[in-house]
Amino acid sequence: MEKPSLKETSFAMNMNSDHTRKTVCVFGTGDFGRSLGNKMFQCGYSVVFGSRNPELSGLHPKGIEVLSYTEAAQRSDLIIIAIHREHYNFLTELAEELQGKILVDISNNLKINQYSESNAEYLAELVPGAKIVKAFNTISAWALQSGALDASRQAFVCGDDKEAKQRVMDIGRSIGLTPMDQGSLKAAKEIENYPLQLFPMWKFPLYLSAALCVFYFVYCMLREVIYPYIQEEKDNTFFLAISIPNRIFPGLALNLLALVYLPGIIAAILQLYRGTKYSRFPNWLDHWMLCRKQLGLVALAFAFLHVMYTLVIPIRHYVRWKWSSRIINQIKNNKTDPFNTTTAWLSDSYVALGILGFFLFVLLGITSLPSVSNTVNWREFRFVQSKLGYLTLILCTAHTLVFGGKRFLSPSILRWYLPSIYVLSLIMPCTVLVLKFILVMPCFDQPLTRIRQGWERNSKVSKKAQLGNGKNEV
Ligand SMILES: NC(=O)C1=CN([C@@H]2O[C@H](COP(=O)(O)OP(=O)(O)OC[C@H]3O[C@@H](n4cnc5c(N)ncnc54)[C@H](OP(=O)(O)O)[C@@H]3O)[C@@H](O)[C@H]2O)C=CC1
Ligand SMILES: [Cu+2]
Repeated sequence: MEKPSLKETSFAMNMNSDHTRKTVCVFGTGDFGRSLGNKMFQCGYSVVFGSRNPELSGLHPKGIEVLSYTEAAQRSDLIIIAIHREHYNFLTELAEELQGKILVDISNNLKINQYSESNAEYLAELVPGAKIVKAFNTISAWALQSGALDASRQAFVCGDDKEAKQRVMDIGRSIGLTPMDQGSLKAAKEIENYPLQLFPMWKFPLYLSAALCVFYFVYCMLREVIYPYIQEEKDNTFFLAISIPNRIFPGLALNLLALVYLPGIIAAILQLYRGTKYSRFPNWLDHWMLCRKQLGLVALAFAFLHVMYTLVIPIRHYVRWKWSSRIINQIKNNKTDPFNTTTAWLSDSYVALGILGFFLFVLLGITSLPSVSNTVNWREFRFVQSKLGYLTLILCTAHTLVFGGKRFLSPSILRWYLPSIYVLSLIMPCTVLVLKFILVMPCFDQPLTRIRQGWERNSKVSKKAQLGNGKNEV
């Protein structure tokens, strides 16, 4: 989050001392109007409320006046409209009092794109002579009252009149917010939609993992429960509790982790193909790139579940029964299974790869937290997220490969032509790793690095520059 610089703060303080004497008017004595009015009052502004029933709203501290809308409007040249859009129409009657004044629209809607024009633009239409500024709609009345502003200090502001916008931003600063100028009133729509979005960056990762989850579940049901039931009349339904989740979760974790690195590879291929970094990526790729962190965190959650499900394996009845029946069989047949070093190696290394992979995975998750990533510089962050990320992907893929071992290749594991779920989960990570391996080869890496530094294959300017460089080098 951006902190105002020392210069900005002292500038703001100078401006504030000018405005302390100034009166701010708030229309509407509802939750938000009251919270905002009280906050501004505490911060040294003198505040006048406009209300339909001035006598009824006696809940204000001494020093705050509640007047009729018309009277209140005459007291100040800056009016905050803390009223729902649906009730704006009475403002047309006040058009004369509101001429040339700054009207701050703080309203929100219930749905994204509920009206064709933004509330602020609607207000501008109703009161054509006023200077409209959109602000503070992303702040909640509760946060203003309780002071719990930490997560939501940013207040987006937009408007066509520069000076009016500056005044509103100064008020924002003095009540402890961080105003962010978003440009002209055309940005109001976006600002109004902002608080209505529910975890926008989490939507895609969550939908994707839900879809993959369903697919994996149906697949495992077919192979592990329905097939044995039809072919051997075996009741494997208890697999639903632990065995099947412990196949779905590692598969999801591995694939989602691979999907964190896939968009970067697609972007690199696109840049190589186009020979420039200056043409825009398609929207879906942009969006995918933006939610990589969330994708990675969902993957980490599944990896965590996989670890927990794996730890309980020794106490499962089914597993204990399998072990003891194997021993009893050996006794009955008077034959001991010889110790197999290869098997021991495979089993130990698959566990070790899993542990290391999970450890790096957790490290990746921790470094993506804002409080940690703020303490490292950009290069360090890139190093951790990219190099360490690929190492994690390699370890986790190897973990799955070693687990499958030779079994993956034997045709006997096919059931109704369906391979084991592990084989399926390996397709995506292996593809990503192979593509990455190809891209780091010098014949691709060098042009890519140049493109990322601004070189363009089809641009005359950069060709000339290149020729010039070549001569210099000679
Ligand atoms: N509550 C919050 O956390 C946030 C609210 N907002 C926005 O602030 C605005 C006000 O919200 P909030 O304070 O919660 O709403 P309330 O319903 O609590 O308050 C609305 C106020 O509008 C005034 N009003 C004027 N004309 C009418 C009318 N015809 N019918 C009803 N009320 C009228 C009333 O004040 P009076 O009786 O004095 O005339 C009323 O108290 C909304 O646009 C909302 O989107 C934005 C961000 C956060
Ligand atoms: Cu595992």
